[in-house]
Amino acid sequence: MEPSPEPLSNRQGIVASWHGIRYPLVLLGLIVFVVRLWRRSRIPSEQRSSSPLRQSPKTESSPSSAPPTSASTPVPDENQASSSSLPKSTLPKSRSFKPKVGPKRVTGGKVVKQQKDLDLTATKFQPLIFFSSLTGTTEKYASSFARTFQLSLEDQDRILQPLIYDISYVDYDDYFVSPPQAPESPQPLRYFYLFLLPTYNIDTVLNNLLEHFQETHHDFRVDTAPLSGLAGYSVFGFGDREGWQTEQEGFCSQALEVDRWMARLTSRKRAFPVGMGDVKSDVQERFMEWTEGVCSVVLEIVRRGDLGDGVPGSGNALESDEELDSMDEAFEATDGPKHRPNRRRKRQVDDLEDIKSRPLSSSNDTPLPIDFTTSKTTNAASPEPKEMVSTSSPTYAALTKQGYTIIGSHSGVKICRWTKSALRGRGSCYKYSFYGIKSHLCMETTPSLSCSNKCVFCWRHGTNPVGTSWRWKVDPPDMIFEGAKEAHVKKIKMMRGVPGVRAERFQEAMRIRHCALSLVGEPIFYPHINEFLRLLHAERISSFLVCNAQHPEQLAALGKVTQLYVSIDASNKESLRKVDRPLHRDFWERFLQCLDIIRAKRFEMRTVFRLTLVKGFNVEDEAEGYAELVARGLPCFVEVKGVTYCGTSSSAGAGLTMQNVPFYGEVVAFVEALNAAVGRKGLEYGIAAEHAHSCCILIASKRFLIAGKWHTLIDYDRFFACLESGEEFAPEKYVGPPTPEWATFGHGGFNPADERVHKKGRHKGLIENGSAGAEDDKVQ
Ligand SMILES: Cc1cc2nc3c(=O)[nH]c(=O)nc-3n(C[C@H](O)[C@H](O)[C@H](O)COP(=O)(O)O)c2cc1C
Ligand code: SF4
Repeated sequence: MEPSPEPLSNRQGIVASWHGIRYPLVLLGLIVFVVRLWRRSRIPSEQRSSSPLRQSPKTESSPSSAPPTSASTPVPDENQASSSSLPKSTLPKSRSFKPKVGPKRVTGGKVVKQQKDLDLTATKFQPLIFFSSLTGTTEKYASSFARTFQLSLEDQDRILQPLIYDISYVDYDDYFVSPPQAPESPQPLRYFYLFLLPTYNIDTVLNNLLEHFQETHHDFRVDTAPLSGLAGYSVFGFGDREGWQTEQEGFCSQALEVDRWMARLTSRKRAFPVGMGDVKSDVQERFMEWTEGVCSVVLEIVRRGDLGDGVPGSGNALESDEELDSMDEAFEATDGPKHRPNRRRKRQVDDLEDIKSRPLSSSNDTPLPIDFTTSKTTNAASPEPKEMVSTSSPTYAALTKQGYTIIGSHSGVKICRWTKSALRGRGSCYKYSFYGIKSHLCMETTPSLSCSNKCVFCWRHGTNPVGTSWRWKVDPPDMIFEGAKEAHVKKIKMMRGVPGVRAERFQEAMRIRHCALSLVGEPIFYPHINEFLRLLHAERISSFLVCNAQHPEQLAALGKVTQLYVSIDASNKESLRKVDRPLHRDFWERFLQCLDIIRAKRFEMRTVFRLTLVKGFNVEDEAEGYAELVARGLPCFVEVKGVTYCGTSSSAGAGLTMQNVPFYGEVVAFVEALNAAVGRKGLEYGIAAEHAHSCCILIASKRFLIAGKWHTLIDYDRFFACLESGEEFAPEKYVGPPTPEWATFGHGGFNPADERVHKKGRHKGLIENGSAGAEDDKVQ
């Protein structure tokens, strides 16, 4: 239906009224517009930027809309609150914003791909220092840090002058939703974030920042790792131990939280472990260490263009032991073979006798020991000796997959789980409780991956070569030594991104202080073992050497070591055959000869019997037999340890199960029986120390019971001083202070200064057996 035409008089009335009011209306609109503009110009820009808009800034010259405090900013008066002391010019300028079309998606992850294609030698690096401070302490450190940083790296033209930002004035959207947009330049620019943060259990700006991290991470429009384009980050926390003694109680808790969130948001770009300092005691020392570490890492990043060997930290905001496992995987990935071993090829070098004698129960996947003595591939006509473990061999592939780094052709290094644990402040191995070895300073290595036994409990997974005599190419000792140190330090560096790694321990770990020559294989098999020991000692690295009591000639010729072990895996011939499965026919005679040599050496160096208890193999009714052996060898110490069950090892093929792992109570009962049996022989021994966590107990000769106190610790400096004097000296010369009370028998052996971590769920069986974490160096 057509609309009825409006009456003319009506339309004329409306037009006439419009003409009457149009000028006042336009004038009113103009007045409102001008008033709004005027009011807007009077509102401080930081208030305006609190709008919830998510938008990456677009700036011409600075990465930020909040101009930074320069490195040369004068340090404010201590009594002034930092925020009020900052000059007005540090306030951010107003941001221009464009209307958004649809939901915004910040694609921080993609930046990395673009960055990867960049010319790394041309890339410049911009360090950004973020701090917050209520009473000024952190601000002072931030300023001095910027100066130190700049001075240390001023010859590096690719590292720009650091910029300092007070977090209170920073627009989070500019820095913490995606990396700042770099200014247009032919040279690409990457940012490196450094956070200096106090912790407050009251509401501060850090609560907002942490909330922002959480929101960004959970914002479905934003990539889960939007800051992955950063070159790296690191955090230092300031706290007060007087009020908040441990991290659980809140010491530096906000710095730790920022560190964890940054790990997530950057997809594991932690370049250096979080540092923490107590403002009332060690803050200067801790801060200096951290600064040094950060400077060296930044240099490395500039040199390489990326974080390099550092295994990126876990993005998990919650601490968990899975992180360690993922570290293990990372090690394997780095050191592991480029390709998987060819199965057909593996069969060619497997020992035929082993295949025949393999128990039916063993799975087809269980790797077999490789016996070079009977290998059909040995070429008798070849004048050149073969390599023990060539890079193309299945043995190489198997060992590297397990995390070993192979040095040359017959040596190996692996970082043990206790070293990782100690780096995270979670306790060292039993050797700390008994002998004062800090696990994060300890390198575990062997110059001979080959061994002459196939012990049922060996955790080498049956993959290392075995043989009765050395028939391979020999690598020079200095090459092994340098290679081992390099590989060890590289593995330590890979820990720098792991959550919980303590900055000060990480730094300390760069200097190796101890060497456990007890990985797989038989170290005294190596023809130049004495020269290798000399190299260790020349750098004041202590030597704990474990041998399998099968090589009396080499044992007799062995030079001085800090502590010499022989593995005593059984008390009689039959039991030894069953447990060690030795290759030598005269294994028992060799074993007894070695005990006599140990007896002769007991006044030259500290000697130790290492007993590994395997229920059903070498425990029951054997205490008397072991006491006989103690009487023969008269060792300084007897270490008794419950076997560690490593499910996938060849030990499974030997019928070993969790049932063979003794409970700690059973180890205690055995040790008490052995101690009593030794006493009945009129020998002066006693139970000195324990480390229940590793299921390990120490019996000691009363030579080390001084003034009624056990003295099992070692004075390492004294050891080296004696050695360097060139004079003969006995173990009594390098006895350390008394064994700490917490380590003595009956007190558990866990260092109260370390953090105790109880694993949940996994490995429950091992914990119940008291053997959790008992993975340790070779137990032959
Ligand atoms: C009210 C208050 C609460 C604090 N809470 C903690 C805390 O929970 N954990 C901690 O380690 N330190 C805490 N501290 C100590 C501060 O982190 C420490 O003094 C720091 O150096 C302060 O840095 P600032 O001077 O830069 O603000 C607190 C201090 C105050 C005054
Ligand atoms: S378990 Fe062995 S290698 Fe590991 S820290 Fe202790 S002594 Fe060193």
